Amino acid sequence: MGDAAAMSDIAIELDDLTVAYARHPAVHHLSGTIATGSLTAITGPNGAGKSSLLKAVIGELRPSSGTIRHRLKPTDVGYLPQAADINRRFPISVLDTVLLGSWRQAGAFAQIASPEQQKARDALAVVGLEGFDRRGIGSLSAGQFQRVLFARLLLQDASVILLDEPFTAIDSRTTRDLLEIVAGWHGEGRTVLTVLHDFEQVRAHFPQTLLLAREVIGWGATADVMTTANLTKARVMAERWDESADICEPAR
Ligand SMILES: Nc1ncnc2c1ncn2[C@@H]1O[C@H](COP(=O)(O)OP(=O)(O)OP(=O)(O)O)[C@@H](O)[C@H]1O
Repeated sequence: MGDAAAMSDIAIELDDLTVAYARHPAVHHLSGTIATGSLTAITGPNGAGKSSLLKAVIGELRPSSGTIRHRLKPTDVGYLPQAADINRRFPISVLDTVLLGSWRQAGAFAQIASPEQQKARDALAVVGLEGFDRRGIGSLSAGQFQRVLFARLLLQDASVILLDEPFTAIDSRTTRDLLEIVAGWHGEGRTVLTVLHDFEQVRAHFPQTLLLAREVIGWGATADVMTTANLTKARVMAERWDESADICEPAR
């Protein structure tokens, strides 16, 4: 098999990736591959480097060392940041927020044709927000706003979707509805990577898991990775973290 064929089975390849802030490592010496069409949970303690890893994959953070290989154009990647990173005071309607999904494809100042507006309304209906088009995003509940962001991802139609803690502070009904959309993306052959804290959600809905504690603790089939021994190891490593440690301090 040639390199090109091999790469099409692999959506993203990490080779000895280290991501650091002012030389303090958030992700340390991570190597592995994300298969095309896989559905992967990224889990681990607070400060484990999960968000930093997603930010490195979308190019918002530059690796300190190592490489991230993929053949994706920016429009091939849909990204849902953590809720805390999103400013909802921006005075923009629900419909225009969803249409941002196609602005990424059309170019920021292109006119959005009415078929796109119809698609945006259809996406709002899929996430259960029919008739919310004209509401300002600042007036929505946290769960409704998360549904809007999922509608935007539906419109973006990306082949790789990265979600950072999409169900934090979201009630069980909304979580169930959004998990169904995630399962739909997986069924369509898209590659989905989701940062999650809830181990039960990881076990129930995600076939693959990357358990991270700055270094990789386990990466593979969820049942093999989410063992008591691995979870204990991740917790113990988190308790020992020295926030001022420099990169390339030997792992204990
Ligand atoms: N902008 C930043 N500047 C400096 N340090 C940062 C920055 N962002 C993250 N860090 C540090 O990098 C480490 C990893 O953070 P990151 O947010 O990637 O972890 P996480 O696994 O997503 O955590 P959580 O579960 O709490 O969201 C932490 O020690 C954090 O303090």
